[in-house]
Amino acid sequence: MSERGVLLVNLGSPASTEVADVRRYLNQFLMDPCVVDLPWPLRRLLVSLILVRRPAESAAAYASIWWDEGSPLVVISERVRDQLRNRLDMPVELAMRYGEPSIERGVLALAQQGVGEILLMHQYPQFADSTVTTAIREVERVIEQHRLQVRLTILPVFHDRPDYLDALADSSRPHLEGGFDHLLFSYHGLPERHLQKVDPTGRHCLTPGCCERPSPAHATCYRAQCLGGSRAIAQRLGLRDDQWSSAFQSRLGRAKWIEPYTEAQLDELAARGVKRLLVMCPAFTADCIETLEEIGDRGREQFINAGGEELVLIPCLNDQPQWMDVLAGWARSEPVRG
Ligand SMILES: C=CC1=C(C)c2cc3[nH]c(cc4nc(cc5[nH]c(cc1n2)c(C)c5CCC(=O)O)C(CCC(=O)O)=C4C)c(C)c3C=C
Ligand SMILES: [Fe+2]
Ligand SMILES: [Fe+2]
Repeated sequence: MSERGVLLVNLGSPASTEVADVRRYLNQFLMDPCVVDLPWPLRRLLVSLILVRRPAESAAAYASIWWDEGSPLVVISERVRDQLRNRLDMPVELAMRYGEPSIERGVLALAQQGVGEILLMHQYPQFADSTVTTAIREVERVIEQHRLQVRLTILPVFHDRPDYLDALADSSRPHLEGGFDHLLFSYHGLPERHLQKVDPTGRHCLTPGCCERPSPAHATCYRAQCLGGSRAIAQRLGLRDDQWSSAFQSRLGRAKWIEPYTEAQLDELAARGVKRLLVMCPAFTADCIETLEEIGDRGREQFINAGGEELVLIPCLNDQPQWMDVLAGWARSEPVRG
């Protein structure tokens, strides 16, 4: 029996595009204190307000990108799990932080296969409490609740691992060869408050130029990790500084989120005369509603209405063989911790 088992974790999707299922999913997601980080009564109030209109709007958006087999994020993640099973001589289970298959189900399935160590292979390149910390907490909760005798090793965030950056650069090269005016790196956004909360230096990590300078704060600075990733990929692609930029999408609510916002950047690039725009979303390893609908549909329409001619969405790494080899290599060689 294998000592190590892999728990592949991503965010998760609603069970279907029915409004009731989307409401259940959004409630589970947004009531997570790592996501909406307010005291319970305020969080309950705010999320209840969001749940008045958002489920119907999101259900329509999900319906526009849903596949026959289900949610793209979940279907792609199942393909990744199957590819890893083919490559690895150890158990591999898939789990979603919200919705199904749950983390509880995945951890128990690994325990039943007799593994002594679980490698939590979350699929988040950059650190955020709302993604990485909450997944770790849920795995720890399940291990404790069921008194499982397993060690937990956590894959560190991989925004700067050369093999991840190479896979992204290699997968985008064919799109660049078709000709382009600009490459936009669009990352999922985050409330600025979330950056300040996890800054170990206790200072505001948003002073001008901060994220371009080395700092101990950047071990947990989502913004620095995103901006550093863009630069590393642009260097691999041999781009000049005026040929690429970074922005942050998917803002929710009224709080200030990390800027610049992708929506504003799309208008600005069109106004600057960019006609053929490539967009890459390196915070997502699998295509999902945020890439396919927000960028591929709404973003494209916005860019063209603003005067652009073409927006090409570069697919995420998904289950591309080069990326599958990288993940399998990490599963074999990641040192045991914990
Ligand atoms: C890539 C990392 C992600 C971070 C950081 C993140 C933070 C974050 N997200 C919300 C709110 C929503 N996100 C939604 C979808 C969604 N988010 C991520 C990833 C990150 N989120 C993914 C992969 C997805 C796609 C899920 C899918 O089924 O395809 C949604 C749901 C969709 C919608 O209604 O728009 C919400 C809501 C917050 C508030 C937040 C940080 C505080
Ligand atoms: Fe999100
Ligand atoms: Fe910073």
